[in-house]
Amino acid sequence: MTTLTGEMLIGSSSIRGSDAEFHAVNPATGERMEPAFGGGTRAEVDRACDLAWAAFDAYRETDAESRARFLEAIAQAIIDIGDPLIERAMAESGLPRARLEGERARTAGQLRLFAEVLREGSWPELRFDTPLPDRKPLPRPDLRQRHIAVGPVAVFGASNFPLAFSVAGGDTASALAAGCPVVVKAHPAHPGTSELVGRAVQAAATACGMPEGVFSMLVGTGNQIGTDLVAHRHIKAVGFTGSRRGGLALMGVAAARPEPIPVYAEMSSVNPFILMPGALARRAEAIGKGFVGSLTMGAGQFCTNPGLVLAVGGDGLDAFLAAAADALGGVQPATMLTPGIHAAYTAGLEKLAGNPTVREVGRGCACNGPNQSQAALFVTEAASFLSDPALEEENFGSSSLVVRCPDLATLRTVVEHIEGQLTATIHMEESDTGEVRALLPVLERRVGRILVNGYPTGVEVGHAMVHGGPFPATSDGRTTSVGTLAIRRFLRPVCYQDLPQALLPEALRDGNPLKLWRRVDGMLTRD
Ligand SMILES: NC(=O)c1ccc[n+]([C@@H]2O[C@H](COP(=O)([O-])OP(=O)(O)OC[C@H]3O[C@@H](n4cnc5c(N)ncnc54)[C@H](O)[C@@H]3O)[C@@H](O)[C@H]2O)c1
Ligand SMILES: O=CCCC(=O)C(=O)O
Repeated sequence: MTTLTGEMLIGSSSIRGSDAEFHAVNPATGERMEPAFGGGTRAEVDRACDLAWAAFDAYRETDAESRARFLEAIAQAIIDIGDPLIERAMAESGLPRARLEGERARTAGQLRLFAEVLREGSWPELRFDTPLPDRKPLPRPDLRQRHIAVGPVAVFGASNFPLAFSVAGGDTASALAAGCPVVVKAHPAHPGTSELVGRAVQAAATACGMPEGVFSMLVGTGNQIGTDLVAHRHIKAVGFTGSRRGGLALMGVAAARPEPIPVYAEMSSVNPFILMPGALARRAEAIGKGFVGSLTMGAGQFCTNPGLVLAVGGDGLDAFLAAAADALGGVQPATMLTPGIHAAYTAGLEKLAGNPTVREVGRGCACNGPNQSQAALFVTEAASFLSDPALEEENFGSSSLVVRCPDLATLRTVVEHIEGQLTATIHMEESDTGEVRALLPVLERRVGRILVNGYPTGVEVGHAMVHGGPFPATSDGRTTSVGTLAIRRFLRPVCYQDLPQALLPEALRDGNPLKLWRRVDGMLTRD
């Protein structure tokens, strides 16, 4: 088992930072955990980024099989850490064992999925316009295009998924798959978990013969180290999951650089949960119970948490509310990830409860320990919601607000009114089809994923998934941070015009020596 040292991982070296020391805190007990971690300074940021840049050309030209094996080696090395990883992550996050064991499997699965993407071979999106030397009035040149890695990527680990969205999470997996070296800024809430996973990545890089600098992990509290990382000239893109404030701040840093770069930030979402009349008439109680399960999953600390419910008032909505209140009554308090997240949730709850236009529907069992959250459900009228921006704010945790609408036209108005979201869920029956068809174009403009008769928490890691959405859900609504399309964020097209064969990348040479998918004069072929 790896003994934690509190060091940063800079290329193949372990280096103790000379900035302020910090410890992980067990949110369930308030206990300070060993060891102390030495915060990184600008010097370590420079070292990690310089190594990443030095590794970049060699790493991006590694063949697909070598990179696939590297990703698979990372996955296996994480699994091989064994129970010490789960135990440390439990202590640092307050999340239960079953959740973290599932998240470890998801993390390994993401890495292995990108290995499959590399081997399948269509990810460089190769395109050819064959030359037309006799075309009049001008001949067409020989044009060939491939996508190449953008350069070293900075990844910010997320607090709420200490494995699947952290040091070796989806941002790291997709960046490494693209051919980009990665410099991770570990989340200060789970530094031990981060060191264990970081050392697994570091060991895999060495075992697979990857160039030093392909991976580094920095640690530190405060904002300076992350700011320095995003501002570094060798960093060419950023992956971030966290607060809107943090994401916007880093977007500002990136935009102010002499060479601005993209920040792919997943920041906030209340994930509207829309109850159509037909669904309420047939299964209001069942939806109410299922909704509470989704609302309270992971102490509500999912970015896909259904924080907003929209429905037309009536017996059906009343039955949903009664069933949800009843289900809430059995929900035990849950430990939140950090004292800061707990304080923000508690303040948000008090703000909602204190709003004169809001009525409480029900609450979970009362808290009985540090950093615990009590689930809660509130209701307000559509007119109040539309006139009070405070009611649109995400309260990160297990609380939700039901907006009661007088009619479906008002429900559509509310959907038009809300900001960009990660998801929208519609519960409907066949009798609701016409009204839902009218809603779809509005939802398409507002969200990254539309669900019918399901629950938004629980993102499937696959080829068709979109875990993204229009601003402010994310910084760029054209992308996803989960699923194989995530690799696109870290690739850019290059066109090669009239190059001699000997100078062309192997993937673009005549005869398709790598047998990759190609689009030749508009037609897909593998010949
Ligand atoms: N969208 C999501 O999925 C999601 C996930 C976790 C937390 N959150 C939200 O974020 C709040 C705080 O939780 P958190 O600590 O995970 O998120 P955070 O944004 O505070 O921190 C995330 C990471 O970014 C760094 N960071 C944040 N602001 C920065 C800045 N201005 N400059 C440089 N680095 C910066 C932090 O050090 C950390 O490593 C939560 O209460 C919740 O509202 C959202
Ligand atoms: O918290 C952000 C990601 C949510 C997720 O991955 C899930 O709902 O499974």
